[in-house]
Amino acid sequence: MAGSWSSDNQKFCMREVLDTFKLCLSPDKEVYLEHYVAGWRGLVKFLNSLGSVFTFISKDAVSKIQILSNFLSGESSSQYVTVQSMVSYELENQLVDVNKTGIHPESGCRTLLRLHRALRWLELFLERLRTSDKHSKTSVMCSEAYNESLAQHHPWLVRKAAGLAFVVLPGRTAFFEVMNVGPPEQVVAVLGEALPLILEVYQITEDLYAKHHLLDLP
Ligand SMILES: CCCCCCCC/C=C\CCCCCCCC(=O)N[C@@H](COP(=O)(O)O)[C@H](O)/C=C/CCCCCCCCCCCCC
Repeated sequence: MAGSWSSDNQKFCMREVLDTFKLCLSPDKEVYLEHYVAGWRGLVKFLNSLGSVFTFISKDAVSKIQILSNFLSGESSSQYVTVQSMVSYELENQLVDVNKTGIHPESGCRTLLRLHRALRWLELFLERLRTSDKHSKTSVMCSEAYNESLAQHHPWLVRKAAGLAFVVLPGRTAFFEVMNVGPPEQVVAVLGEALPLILEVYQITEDLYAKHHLLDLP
């Protein structure tokens, strides 16, 4: 994800990461896997900059990003240009564990599903950040967003560890500074622009997965 750290001052810039999600949609509303993965790569860099408490989360995200990157550069890369082409290719070639027998534990479809669920968390969290005021706590916003989304797919131990990590999130002011977007009004404006696109990418993927009965892949 070149560009999420500005070359001038080596500071992370969230605007560039969010812009990557804008590149995800093709004119006919397919989701480009390359940009989707690049967006997550940028977010993981941001997560890493928050400290080692978040390492267990970023490691999991990185392993999923790596699986998808391998497909993007592998011998069947032409089948992995969009999420739509990936789903068709993997289903047509029985590469997805639709019968929950434990085969194909690292298909593109199941790997992307994990990031797709996390995208819902991101959307809920960013919407809370956008509408927050200076007294709002990032830890509360993050944990509310998590409980409404990802938590429903995680076992007790992961939920507990995530809850402990949220407590050490920086306060809203420091959080906005790390985002490096500018003053709070500008953060709100950038989020207001990015969120509808993230929502659209999420909804297109959700509809595609629902249509093919892929939302519960083990
Ligand atoms: C403008 C501000 C932006 C905020 C930037 C946020 C940066 C977040 C970057 C990455 C988010 C991490 C994405 C996590 C993907 C989790 C996928 C998942 O559900 N994995 C579980 C299931 O995988 P399988 O076992 O089925 O392969 C796995 O068990 C998870 C393990 C790790 C725990 C995941 C907790 C996720 C918490 C949500 C992220 C909180 C980040 C807070 C930072 C603000």
